[in-house]
Amino acid sequence: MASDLSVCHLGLLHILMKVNFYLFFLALTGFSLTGHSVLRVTKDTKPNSEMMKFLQNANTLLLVVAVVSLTGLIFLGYSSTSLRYKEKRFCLKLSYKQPSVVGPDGKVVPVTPWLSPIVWEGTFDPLLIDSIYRQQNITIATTVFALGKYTQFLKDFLESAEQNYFVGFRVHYYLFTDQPEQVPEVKLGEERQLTVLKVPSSNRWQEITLRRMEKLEKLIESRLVNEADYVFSLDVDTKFYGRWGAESLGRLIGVIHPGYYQTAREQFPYERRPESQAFIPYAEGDYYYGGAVIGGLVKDVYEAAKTCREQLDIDAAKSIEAAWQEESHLNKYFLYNKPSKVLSPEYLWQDFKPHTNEVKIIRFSQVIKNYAAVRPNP
Ligand SMILES: CC(=O)N[C@H]1[C@@H](OP(=O)(O)OP(=O)(O)OC[C@H]2O[C@@H](n3ccc(=O)[nH]c3=O)[C@H](O)[C@@H]2O)O[C@H](CO)[C@H](O)[C@@H]1O
Ligand SMILES: [Mn+2]
Repeated sequence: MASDLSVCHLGLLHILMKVNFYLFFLALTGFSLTGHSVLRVTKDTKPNSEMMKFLQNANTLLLVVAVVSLTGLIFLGYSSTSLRYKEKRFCLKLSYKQPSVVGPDGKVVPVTPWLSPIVWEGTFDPLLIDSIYRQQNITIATTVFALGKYTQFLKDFLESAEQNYFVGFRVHYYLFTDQPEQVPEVKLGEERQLTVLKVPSSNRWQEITLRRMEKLEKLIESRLVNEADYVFSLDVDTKFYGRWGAESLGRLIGVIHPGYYQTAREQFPYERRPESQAFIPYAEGDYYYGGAVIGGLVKDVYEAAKTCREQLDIDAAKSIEAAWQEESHLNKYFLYNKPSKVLSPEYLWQDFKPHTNEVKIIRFSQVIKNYAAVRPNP
């Protein structure tokens, strides 16, 4: 937004400078011509003739115009230099080439242009990385929402998590549901815990998914600050198929959406209406992040959830809902607050999507669902 403003100011300044320059040039020419005429008329006629007076007045006026436009030129020149400097500092940082996820040689890219790792199979040693974090005696809080018919996904989600997700670590699931009686009995591993939190449902799925930000924000405030080191918030209509361990830990974590990792950014389904707080212009954006995964240190996830909730509230007050609800706001947040680690689409796949060469292992995937049957509204 800052860049649009200053670019606009800079354009106006340039027009003003041009107008000033021509004015100065014309006034100076006029001044010298009238000055010359005054000298000639003085020789030929009486000093107080009408003609003489007119020429003298015009000469003085043109001098004043020339001086004013010269002062204007100096002022505008100074302003445009300082604006250009500001633009360099605050705006140009956002105009850069879209980073690629898979290189032209078909090889995966293991690092972002701001030097955050992109986690792919083969870029880390699972035993080593788990042993580093295990020494730190950390607790990983994991929030999951199962409202309405989505409780049917809980069994597979929890059972597959117990097999693959942070095995050997202290994991505390916080399960938000409107029907605690529907939560299945799942045998949890040692040092693993599940807390059920009852919340009201909604008759709009959009409201259910976007309200997760507020619930996450409040849960961090009331409990997680004291109960956990890291937190992940995950979609429930999912299953773990492979290891998901300490390689995914970091300050602020996002996942690249499996549907868009080879898409040009102008085709990302970001929110494109400037009235929304989630608005991202066509020339901006790094990756399209999936709303199904957000994680990191408790404090950093708190900032992200709080900011998204605030932006969602501003939009709601204007009766505007971003294209993909909280996912759109999360993408906006990540554009200006870059994740410190980015999970590759191995960490968010879709069961219906055929396997591709670059994704060697699928760790976590959205199961196939009948939208009409599971959601409360179309
Ligand atoms: C793969 C991926 O990135 N998915 C995102 C995508 O569509 P999805 O189609 O994956 O959204 P979704 O229907 O799975 O809803 C997201 C989550 O909200 C919860 N839920 C939703 C509806 C309901 O009736 N009950 C319920 O509990 C549940 O935890 C679910 O996993 O866009 C959504 C926002 O539009 C979310 O950002 C999802 O995370
Ligand atoms: Mn989902």
